[in-house]
Amino acid sequence: MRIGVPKEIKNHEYRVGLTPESVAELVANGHELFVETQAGAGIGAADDIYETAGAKILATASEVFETAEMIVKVKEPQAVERAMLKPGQILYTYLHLAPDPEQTKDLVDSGAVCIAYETVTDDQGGLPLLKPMSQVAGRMSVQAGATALEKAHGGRGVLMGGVPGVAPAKVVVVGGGVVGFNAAQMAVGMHADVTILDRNPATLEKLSNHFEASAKVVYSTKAALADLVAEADLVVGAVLVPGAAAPKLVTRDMLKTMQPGAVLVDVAIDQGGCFETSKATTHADPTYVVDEVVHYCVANMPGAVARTSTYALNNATLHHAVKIANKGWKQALKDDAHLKNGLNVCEGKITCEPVANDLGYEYVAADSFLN
Ligand SMILES: NC(=O)C1=CN([C@@H]2O[C@H](COP(=O)(O)OP(=O)(O)OC[C@H]3O[C@@H](n4cnc5c(N)ncnc54)[C@H](O)[C@@H]3O)[C@@H](O)[C@H]2O)C=CC1
Ligand SMILES: CC(=O)C(=O)O
Ligand SMILES: [Mg+2]
Repeated sequence: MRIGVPKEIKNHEYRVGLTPESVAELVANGHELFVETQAGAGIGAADDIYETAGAKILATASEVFETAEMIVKVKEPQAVERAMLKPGQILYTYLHLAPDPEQTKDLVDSGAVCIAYETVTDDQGGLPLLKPMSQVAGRMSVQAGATALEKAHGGRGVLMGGVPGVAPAKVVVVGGGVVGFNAAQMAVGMHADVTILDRNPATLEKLSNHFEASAKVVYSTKAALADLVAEADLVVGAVLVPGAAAPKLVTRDMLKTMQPGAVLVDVAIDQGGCFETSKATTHADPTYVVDEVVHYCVANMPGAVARTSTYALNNATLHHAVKIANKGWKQALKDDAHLKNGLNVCEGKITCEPVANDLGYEYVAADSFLN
């Protein structure tokens, strides 16, 4: 199969879809690799390293899209990239369609076969292709929050761990999955006063057993959240309903009860955000203020630590890329129900039920394309 890797073009996005090592693995499986010039610059992988791995370097993204049968990316295709997709072409990347009607319409119109990393599942009920970036973003959320709490960044001037004789910051983590767990780990490590909310009893038990007395674990109700948010210095938004737009758990009314200079970090912004006042921001201009509360809502947080993130992402995505390339997408999806769950858009139809429901499209099961 001819496989293409364009350079990422989202704001301050330095990750790349395939590392040189992943390129070499696909080449060893008999495939042809086409990489846009400078695609790996953000992880320190120059064109000659990709050439040594067996790739051909192309000068422009349009040549990559024109040549490849499968495009491997990191972030959702931007409008200029969507315009280059072709009917039947495979797109393998994060999509986050539910909060993004424009992207969804363009992908439907393209006729491409779009497999979203974030809805591929595993036997444990997890999302293994989202997990590595959630680990990164969860850990980063506390760094970002700690920085935003500094006065010079608009915050209320609170140090995460306090000092002997002065109380630490109160950190509230909403959602105790991968992002929430990693955020809590970092906040506990900084000696903050940490509370995690979730509504899945098994998750609450796991968190409670893991953190013991170092973090409080609370069942998530509107009332519990309202009480905790009013007292918080930092709130991390980390909920997910897979495939669907995030529920708006922290309302504008709750925001008004918060302390001036408190900080919200909405990691769930890629699914639309779980705070009513969230809107996506960029690494170039990551924060804004509503009702004296600082909001950090960067939708591609792991892009800032591109080396760590690209290798962690490839560890999870490569084996499916190899299967798709070796077998073709239909056979690969037939053979693997978890990969099949990644199919979001196929030849003009929406094949992810939460996306269809949230955006008012007809839902067509992936199976109907696999005969
Ligand atoms: N902004 C960024 O750069 C990045 C964003 N993300 C996003 O972070 C979000 C979280 O991802 P993961 O932690 O991997 O998901 P996850 O599925 O591991 O965890 C989500 C948790 O939210 C909980 N939850 C759902 N509804 C809830 C409610 N009403 N109250 C409390 N908890 C609730 C679930 O029980 C689950 O434990 C996703 O939207 C993901 O796409 C992930 C990586 C990077
Ligand atoms: C998951 C996601 O949105 C990211 O890694 O940028
Ligand atoms: Mg206020």
